[in-house]
Amino acid sequence: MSNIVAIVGRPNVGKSTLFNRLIEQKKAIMDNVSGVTRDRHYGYGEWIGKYYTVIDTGGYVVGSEDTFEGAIREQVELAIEEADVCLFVVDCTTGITDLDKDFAKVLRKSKKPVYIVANKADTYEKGMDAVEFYELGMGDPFAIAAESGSGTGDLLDAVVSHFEEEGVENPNAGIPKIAILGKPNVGKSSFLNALLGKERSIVTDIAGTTRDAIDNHYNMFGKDFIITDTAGIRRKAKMEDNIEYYSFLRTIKAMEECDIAVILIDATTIDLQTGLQAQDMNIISMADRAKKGIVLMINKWDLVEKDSMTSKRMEDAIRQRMAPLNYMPIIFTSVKEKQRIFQAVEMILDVYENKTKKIPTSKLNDVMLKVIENYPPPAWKGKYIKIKYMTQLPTKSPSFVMFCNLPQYIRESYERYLENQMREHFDFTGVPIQIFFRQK
Ligand SMILES: Nc1nc2c(ncn2[C@@H]2O[C@H](COP(=O)(O)OP(=O)(O)OP(=O)(O)O)[C@@H](O)[C@H]2O)c(=O)[nH]1
Ligand SMILES: Nc1nc2c(ncn2[C@@H]2O[C@H](COP(=O)(O)OP(=O)(O)OP(=O)(O)O)[C@@H](O)[C@H]2O)c(=O)[nH]1
Repeated sequence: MSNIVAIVGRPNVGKSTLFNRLIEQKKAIMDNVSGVTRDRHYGYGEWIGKYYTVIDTGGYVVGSEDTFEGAIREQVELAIEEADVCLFVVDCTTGITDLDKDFAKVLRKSKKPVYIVANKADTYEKGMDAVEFYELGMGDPFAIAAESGSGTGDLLDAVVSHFEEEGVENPNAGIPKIAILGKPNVGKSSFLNALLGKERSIVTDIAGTTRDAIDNHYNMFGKDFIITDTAGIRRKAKMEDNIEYYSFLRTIKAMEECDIAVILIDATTIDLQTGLQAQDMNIISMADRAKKGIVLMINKWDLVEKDSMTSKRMEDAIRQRMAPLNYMPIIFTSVKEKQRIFQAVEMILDVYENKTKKIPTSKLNDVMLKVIENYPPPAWKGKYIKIKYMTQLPTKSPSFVMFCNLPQYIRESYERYLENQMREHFDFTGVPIQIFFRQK
């Protein structure tokens, strides 16, 4: 079970406006790195302590009033397949259109929850018009105005009622879930197959209940882990026209479900001057924002002409490009020649350890208060800033809260310094960490 909301509907009803409402607008560090564009199609949001991913199908659903039903069906079916809740947006100011009816026809067959969202209900009177959409036969419409946010609270209450709380008991809790990600043709399937080879011992095959993907449950080095199959090979043949859209959905789904994202990059595409390509950077940035553990696996190493310095130079180029995100380990592999595959698995499991470890409060304070004493936060407008103590929060990925007198005056450069110090003293290789400042 993952927490994915898909927004569907005909053009111009307000899907992207709703999308922006539902996602956190906080700027991620990664957005400042050149070559990464904020994707308008997915984002993360939170409502009363539940976290979710939102997909806006907007740009993908080819948009004109004469779109024929088949095209809609394919796009919508894909979204439904990957999502857990669907928001079907319609427009109060226009009422039901033929295209809305086409969408409804497809959506009614969905076994997943679908909510009708009657947007542009800017006034109470307009909201009353929303009753018209009962006619679509999909239950009570939620009258909202995405632009002002009115009505979105009730909608979100309904949406998150389908989502699990963090830490809800499930039989696979505590077992690392690994997603193998990367651009087409980098060797994802080959890596999976290499792991499926003679060394593996499958414990169980757990078939997904609502889709055809199978989570592969392994034991290696005496440790259990699950590899989420994201290769999507099974459906590929069928999806010829839509591979980009489909692989986008799969990546989001896999990302949402995993603990560790193993991102494969084709070594032959790495430039010693410019490092990684934009598409690789986007996947990495997505994993960082989703607070996943990350391992960069530079594959097809056998094809690179190299001397003893090549890997060092390549790693430097990558790290330079990734800065300030340089916490992920990098391994050079050849899946084809079975080079360093098991080291890669060990690395993945180490990152999982780092992601799940809890540092005792006393140890944290012993180390970090000394660090802070040696280099305290610079005063701001003549005000002296004092960090008093800190503790780790019980979250799925490491986050810490530091209590201080004037949290609002802690500058980003100092935050960065603290993060680097944390990483120096405690091993968080491969793991995004967050530090929050609270008043005390
Ligand atoms: N009055 C009013 N207008 C809105 C509201 N929400 C969105 N709009 C307007 O509706 C228009 C379309 O909004 P978008 O969010 O771009 O619609 P979309 O469904 O993503 O459109 P496509 O990208 O074409 O699929 C814009 O001009 C918005 O300003 C609302 O709550 N009230
Ligand atoms: N030389 C070399 N070729 C490799 C290596 N790993 C994979 N390949 C080849 O690269 C091609 C693509 O490999 P796949 O495993 O299908 O790649 P993929 O990432 O799953 O590709 P998509 O399914 O299209 O996303 C195949 O021809 C593989 O044999 C490697 O380490 N070295």
